[in-house]
Amino acid sequence: MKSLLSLNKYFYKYRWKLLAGLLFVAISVIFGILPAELVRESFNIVEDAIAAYRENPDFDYSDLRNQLILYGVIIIGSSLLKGLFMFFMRQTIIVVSRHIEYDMKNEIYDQYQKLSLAFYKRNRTGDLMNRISEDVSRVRMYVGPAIMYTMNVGMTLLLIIPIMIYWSPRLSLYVLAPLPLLATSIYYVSRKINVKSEQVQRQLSAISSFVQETFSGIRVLKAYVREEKSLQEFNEEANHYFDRNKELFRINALFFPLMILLIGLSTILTVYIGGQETIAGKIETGVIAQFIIYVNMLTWPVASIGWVTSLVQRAAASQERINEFLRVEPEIKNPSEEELAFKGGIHFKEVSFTYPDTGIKAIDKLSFKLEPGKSLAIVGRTGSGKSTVANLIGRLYDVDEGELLIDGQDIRKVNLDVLRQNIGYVPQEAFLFSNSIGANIAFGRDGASEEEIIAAAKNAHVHDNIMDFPDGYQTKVGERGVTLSGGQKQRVSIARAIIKAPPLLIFDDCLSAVDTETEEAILSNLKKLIDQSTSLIISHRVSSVKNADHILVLENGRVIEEGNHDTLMQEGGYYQEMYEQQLLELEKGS
Ligand SMILES: Nc1ncnc2c1ncn2[C@@H]1O[C@H](COP(=O)(O)OP(=O)(O)OP(=O)(O)O)[C@@H](O)[C@H]1O
Repeated sequence: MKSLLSLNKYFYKYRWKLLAGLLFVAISVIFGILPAELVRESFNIVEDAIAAYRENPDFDYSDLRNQLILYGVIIIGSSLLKGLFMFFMRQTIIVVSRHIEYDMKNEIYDQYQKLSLAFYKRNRTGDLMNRISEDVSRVRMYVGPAIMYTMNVGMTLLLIIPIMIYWSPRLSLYVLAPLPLLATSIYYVSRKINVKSEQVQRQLSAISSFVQETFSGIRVLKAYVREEKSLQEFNEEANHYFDRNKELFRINALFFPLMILLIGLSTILTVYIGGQETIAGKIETGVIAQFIIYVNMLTWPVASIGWVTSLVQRAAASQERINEFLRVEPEIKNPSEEELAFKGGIHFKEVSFTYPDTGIKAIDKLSFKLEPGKSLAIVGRTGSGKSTVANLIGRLYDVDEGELLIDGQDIRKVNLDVLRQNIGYVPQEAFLFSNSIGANIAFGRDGASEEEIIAAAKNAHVHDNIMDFPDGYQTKVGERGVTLSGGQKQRVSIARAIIKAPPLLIFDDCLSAVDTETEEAILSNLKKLIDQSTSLIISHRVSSVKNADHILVLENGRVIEEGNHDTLMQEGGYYQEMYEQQLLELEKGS
């Protein structure tokens, strides 16, 4: 329950609206009580009229009729007003809960954005999504319906019980006695319903994940003719879902009969005990009718105590899960807001780095220097730590040992936003957002003009491909849009980086899906940009790196060879072997 205390800041923010909600609850309850009073009065005046008729058969009914019509009009009027104030009550309290839900989602999303890459590696995407959707919805049920029903039940009990005791303490005792039983049984039934609906929900997630994976991998599925098998697996999951739902509906079916039974019990007691009291002359007949209305008014709020308790328990568990993520301190924080003239000098001094989640030592006492304006290339076998070097320069992870200096300053002291703004990074796996191609390129820099987008696309050698699409730069990519080839995606991703014209360019094996000719063309287009900036080129191909000022050959996170193309070729090591092998493949291909 303590976890819910963190919501107090929101209650404080919307305190006036909540207070207005409380006022509307009270008014609507008062308009609910008024008809009961009038019904009692009506019974009494009718009873008096019957007695008067017995004494005098010429009794004039017109007064009675007028009075009953007046009561009827007042009863209808108060019911309308009760409805109106209930509408206001929902409009304030439920709308506040939606505001709080909105604020919470923003708070969680903001926190997600601050968290580092390692956090995303540790947690599954489904879990992150659940906390911002499912868990927030459950908490909203607490800030909305639970608070509203609690106010309602509190007000109803506070206003009705004294009136009931005033009219007949004995009858009140008998009528109210079954209500705690009602609240407790509803609590147990709702708890069971919640447990079952969670199982249904979990099974639904399992089905969704299964279907999503099947659709994403549909090409592989069809190629291996696994449709039949996939259908069988789907059927199994769907059967589980069906069984879980059956169990849920069995319990759900118990809910209303249980309520009706307990209301019936209270009504029978009212009539029975009320009858005894009337015969004994202790109460008027009208009080019985009044109490029956009260019983009906009290049942739902009292039943809601049980329901609300289970809502609060669920909300507390969800809020705890949300707080768990909100409490996570980002491992990588911006240490300073200080502006700096970024030049792009990089110095690795005996740097070691182990990935925290896998324990794999990707970089081992690595040292190298990249002077501003120069180009450095890194080659090496797969898994040798090349991309990790790029990750460390972008400070997606912090180094474990040694020092990484940016323009002579420890990277952990450099303004993180400035650092990242000055890097044009093209990752190994091109990622495009579900948006137009133009917007994907412009993502690199706010306010990029159309000419700049086209110029970047031309330099990345993708302009002609884009113009071949019917909608040109407006062509949508991603789901429901066109599917770009691997090479086209890589080039759009290059255009996105170069539109920034960044002082430091990092190309992480981003030309692997284009042929050598296109690669040559892109590299010659980019020559001017590469010459102007500091650049780090990671590649498997000698053709991409041979013009770099300095080349490092990595193995197991260490440098095994270094120099420029000519010196490395003379050394006769891994680099020369790689060069010759690639030359041979090229000759074989042509
Ligand atoms: N995010 C990560 N979490 C845990 N381990 C990782 C992560 N990324 C890479 N590794 C591991 O670190 C080692 C170095 O990986 P890295 O991606 O730097 O290699 P690479 O030289 O770029 O390989 P490739 O040429 O195949 O892209 C590998 O053993 C890899 O399994």
